[in-house]
Amino acid sequence: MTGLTDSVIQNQQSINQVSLPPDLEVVNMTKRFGAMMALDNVSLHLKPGTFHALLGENGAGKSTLVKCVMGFYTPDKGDVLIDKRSRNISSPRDAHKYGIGMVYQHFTSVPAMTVAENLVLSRYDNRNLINWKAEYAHLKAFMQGAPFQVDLDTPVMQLAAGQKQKLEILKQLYLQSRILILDEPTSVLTPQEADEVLGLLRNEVQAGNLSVLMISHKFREVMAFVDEVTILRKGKFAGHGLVKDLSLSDLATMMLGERRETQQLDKTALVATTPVLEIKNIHANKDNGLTAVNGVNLTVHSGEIVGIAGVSGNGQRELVEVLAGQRPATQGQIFVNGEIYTATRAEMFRHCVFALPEEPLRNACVPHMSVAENLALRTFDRPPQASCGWLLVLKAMREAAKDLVSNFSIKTSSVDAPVGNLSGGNVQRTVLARELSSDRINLLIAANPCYGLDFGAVEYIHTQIVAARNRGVAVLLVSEDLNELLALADRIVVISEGKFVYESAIADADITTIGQCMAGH
Ligand SMILES: Nc1ncnc2c1ncn2[C@@H]1O[C@H](COP(=O)(O)OP(=O)(O)OP(=O)(O)O)[C@@H](O)[C@H]1O
Repeated sequence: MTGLTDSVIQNQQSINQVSLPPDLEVVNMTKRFGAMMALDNVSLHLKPGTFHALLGENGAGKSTLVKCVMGFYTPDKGDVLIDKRSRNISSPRDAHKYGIGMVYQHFTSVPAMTVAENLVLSRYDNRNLINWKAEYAHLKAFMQGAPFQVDLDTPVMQLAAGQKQKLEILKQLYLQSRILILDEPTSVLTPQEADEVLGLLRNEVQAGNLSVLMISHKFREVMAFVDEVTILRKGKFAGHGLVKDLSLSDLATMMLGERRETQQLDKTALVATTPVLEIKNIHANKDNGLTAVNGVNLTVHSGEIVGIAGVSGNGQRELVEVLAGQRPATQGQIFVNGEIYTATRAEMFRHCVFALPEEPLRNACVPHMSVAENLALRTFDRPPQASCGWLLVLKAMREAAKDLVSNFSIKTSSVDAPVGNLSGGNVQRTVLARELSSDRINLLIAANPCYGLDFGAVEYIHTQIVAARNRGVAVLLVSEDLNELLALADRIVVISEGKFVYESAIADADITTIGQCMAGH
């Protein structure tokens, strides 16, 4: 028991009558993808009844390690020990036998099915006949006793990102997993939701019901909820320790291998600006036909960042989709540079509009196409990447991609690798590189642009957004991270139930009122 925090020792003493979750050890694990060494001889120990974080930059090997534990990947070398015995885990079903369940970075629920159907479907017992009456009663009882609730009858496609994430965690609790592996579980949650979810999981850990291994990029959450950390750097073990003994700067140094000063965001003073984006009485529906955006009006000027704050599921996703040409408005008009704008590809090109939507692998990439092809989605039909208007110049496309990969530090084995093979953070970087690299941006629409990015990348993206704004770009920044909005925006509006219910210059913004408006009061 050496090395456990005092609270963990007390925790273990107080729950020693309860059967603790299994002890999990990863020993000398190595995994290659072709020439890419994703994991190199890494070990990790998740002690029973502890909350452990796995940290590292984008592409450090965190997801690969946990996918090897889950039997999703077969490691080239190394062992998984459960209660000190080597086990053969060659599928998530095997992992489940040992009480290990995982919540992945990308949602795994079936969009067209309800929450109840998804929960039943997640089970491994594969019954041919389902007694829905009995199942439903069981599910209701489960949901009442669960740390958080999601409506059983709602189809998953109608859930906001935060609710989908809660459902992913609920699935594992429903499956009675004792070791929960979470891949960035709070990326799509508001700070309040994140604290709520992590607090509830921490209670389960303290009660001896669960051990948690969490991949995270959020130091604040690590400091507040976690007992121990293991840190990876470029596929190798880079450090381990108790959170109580480590500072933020220690964590950053272990991740990067060097000390680094944080960058300042230097916003130039706002000058006289012209309207770039004008949203007039826009209405839009959810996928189920119900109202998502209910008559919003907003103007974003050149050289200005307007932030939209809101709890996920209040219409911001649909509004961004309207602006990005992915959903029709049912009423109202949008103007860009004074001209009617319906977000066609031609209009976006003419007005230099760029968009970073939520869940970029789903909404802004073609996963089986290469990094180079994905980076060229905006430019492939124009010189120098096309000649005679239709002949693709693959060499030019690859050369442009190589520059972007280098400038935006995208970690990929080559520009020819499918973008779906990249780590989550590097998919995000790929989309950002494509959308932010043009020298003729006029309007940037960004939804949760730092989702899944490591702290260095977040700093980099924030600097890029502010630099764009300082150059005169109009920026509409939708974020569920209030701190991000307070740091970057010049003006903030709050969206609640599809309406803008608060607006203020950032200097006059009242955080308590914003919180109340976000909560629908
Ligand atoms: N299926 C795969 N095929 C090829 N390469 C892969 C595959 N999965 C991961 N990689 C590569 O292995 C490396 C480690 O990726 P991994 O997803 O484990 O990183 P990570 O630390 O989880 O990053 P992030 O914080 O961005 O999610 C990356 O360079 C990635 O491109």
